[in-house]
Amino acid sequence: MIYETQPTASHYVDGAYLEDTDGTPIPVIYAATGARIATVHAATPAVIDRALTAAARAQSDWARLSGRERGRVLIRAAQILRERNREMSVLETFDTGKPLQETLVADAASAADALEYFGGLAGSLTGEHIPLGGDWAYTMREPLGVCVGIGAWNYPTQIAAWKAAPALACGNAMVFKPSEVTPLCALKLAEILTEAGAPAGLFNVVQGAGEAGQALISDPRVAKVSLTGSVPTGRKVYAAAAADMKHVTMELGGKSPLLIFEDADLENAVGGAILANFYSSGQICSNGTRVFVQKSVKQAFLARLTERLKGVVMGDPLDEATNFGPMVSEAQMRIVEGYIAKGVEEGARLVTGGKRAARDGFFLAPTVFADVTDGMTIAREEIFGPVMAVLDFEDEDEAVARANATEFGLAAGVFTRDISRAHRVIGALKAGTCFINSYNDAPVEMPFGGVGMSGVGRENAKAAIEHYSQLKSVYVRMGDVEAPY
Ligand SMILES: NC(=O)c1ccc[n+]([C@@H]2O[C@H](COP(=O)([O-])OP(=O)(O)OC[C@H]3O[C@@H](n4cnc5c(N)ncnc54)[C@H](O)[C@@H]3O)[C@@H](O)[C@H]2O)c1
Ligand SMILES: O=CCc1c[nH]cn1
Repeated sequence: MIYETQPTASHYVDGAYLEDTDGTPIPVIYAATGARIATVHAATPAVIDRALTAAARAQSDWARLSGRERGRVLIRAAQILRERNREMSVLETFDTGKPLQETLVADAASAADALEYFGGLAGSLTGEHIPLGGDWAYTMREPLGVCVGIGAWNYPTQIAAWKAAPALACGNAMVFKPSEVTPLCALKLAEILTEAGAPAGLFNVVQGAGEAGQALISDPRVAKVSLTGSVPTGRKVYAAAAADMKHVTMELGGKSPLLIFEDADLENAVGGAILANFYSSGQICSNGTRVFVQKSVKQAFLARLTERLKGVVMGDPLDEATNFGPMVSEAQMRIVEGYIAKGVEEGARLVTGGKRAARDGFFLAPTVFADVTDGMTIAREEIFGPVMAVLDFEDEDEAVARANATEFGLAAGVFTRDISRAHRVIGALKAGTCFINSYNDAPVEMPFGGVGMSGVGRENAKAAIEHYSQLKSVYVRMGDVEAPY
């Protein structure tokens, strides 16, 4: 037991914890030490069946409530999450290794924001009245049914809530499968939803890797799948869902550009580049990992960046003075080390970092490469670790063209004092989520998602409602029916 509020079993099904030790054991490793802190079991077919049966039953009753009644439960869950922010944050730190300094503000807090936001919206979900000159039509916004959420490991609480909150607000039920790397936090969210008044079966959590995910997606009781994960997984999940014409949301990876012009406020630009590459030790999908810096300010940018990186405090993630944690797993650390080696091999200049820290756990120093060129592996592939690639450019058109030369399109950012240029550049960049003189802000009121290979659909904001509901159109004739015979 790592913490007194640690979940008490592997799964949460039909309003209660559930164990089935026939499932393959999955070790839960604390990234800061490498120690095993818990073991969960992958869901057996019996567990998956129980979860889907419970969800289908709960959904039909839940959909009959008014939106305001549903919203009240979500808002109560948001309040409980906020009251328990510290214990949820500690659990998130154990699950991911992210520093408590971060988890206290970015994880359960964002989950609470989502539950509160969609709880507030639930009562206002309506259709429209369409006058047709005598006859008329109306639309009704209906839930999809049972939705499946599949999560990545970087933000386990936030990802579960960003999917559950709009799904439940619209009258759906959910079966959520966390990443096998971070199985703990979603279980606590399920517990809190029950405490807040969600009926048994409305939000279920089952563990497992890809096999469990595929079993959920291919079940005929499932109407929609929302995945947060990598592009290769997205292809498989999208294909499986398409076979039965299921709705999808795909929140996938990226290799996002951050453009820094010579007229930018340098201090803010350096701060933005730090947030775009090193927060959560670089394990954020929307990170601006291709940092295009205008040649005239490149030296000043690199000098100030190197200076500010001296402020990194790597250490025990539970110590609130620590601001830089480990990679989530040994496997992820090895992947990132492989990319660092590739960067050196392909001729990028290592400015700082590039090494493991001399301590237990999966710590890698924040790493900056300069003189990176577009063809290098570290400029093309998502690394998902603390590795910044700095590329230089001469002018705006060149920077935009090179920024867009990628199959991804999750996010993009620009730092400039020229307001016209800021909007012109953002208008030309192919990305779903953009930032001007900022980076990586993710308020729940703003739609979040990507274009191209980075995804389909949007999370958060009113936009998410479109992805968790469908319209029924009803034509109403006010007079007699005229038929030709
Ligand atoms: N766009 C976003 O909002 C967003 C947010 C966070 C992370 N990500 C992306 O997630 C990736 C990192 O997370 P990861 O390593 O956990 O990703 P991953 O693709 O390896 O796994 C994601 C989830 O999919 C499951 N899965 C794997 N194979 C599956 C299959 N065949 N069928 C069904 N489910 C399957 C995994 O068990 C896990 O729960 C990065 O690419 C990152 O950019 C995207
Ligand atoms: O990791 C992707 C989602 C996200 C972006 N910012 C915070 N969370």
